[in-house]
Amino acid sequence: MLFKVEMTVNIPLDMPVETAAEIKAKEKAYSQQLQQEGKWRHIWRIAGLYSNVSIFDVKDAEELHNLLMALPLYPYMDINVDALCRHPSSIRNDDK
Ligand SMILES: O=C(O)C[C@H]1C=CC(=O)O1
Repeated sequence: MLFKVEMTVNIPLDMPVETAAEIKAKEKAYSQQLQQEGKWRHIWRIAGLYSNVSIFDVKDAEELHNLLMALPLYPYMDINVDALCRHPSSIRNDDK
């Protein structure tokens, strides 16, 4: 199943810079691992915001839930999820 996920990061202003850098490094490694596995299919920065729009390709909503809950930045994120289905005009075979 494909899901569109929007994540907005709100790191507390009083978090030490080193702690934030450590969490961001863990987040990057986790994200890139999931991208290598094909579960995190796309990630785009939303211009001007500390937000991304991503496409996940997972078995079901429960798998997505577990992946999102394990994000190192999860405690500092607002997340919105939309389930996607194939558009009848799509020419891409992997849009499902
Ligand atoms: O920067 C972000 O948008 C938040 C998060 C998502 C992937 C990653 O490496 O960081």
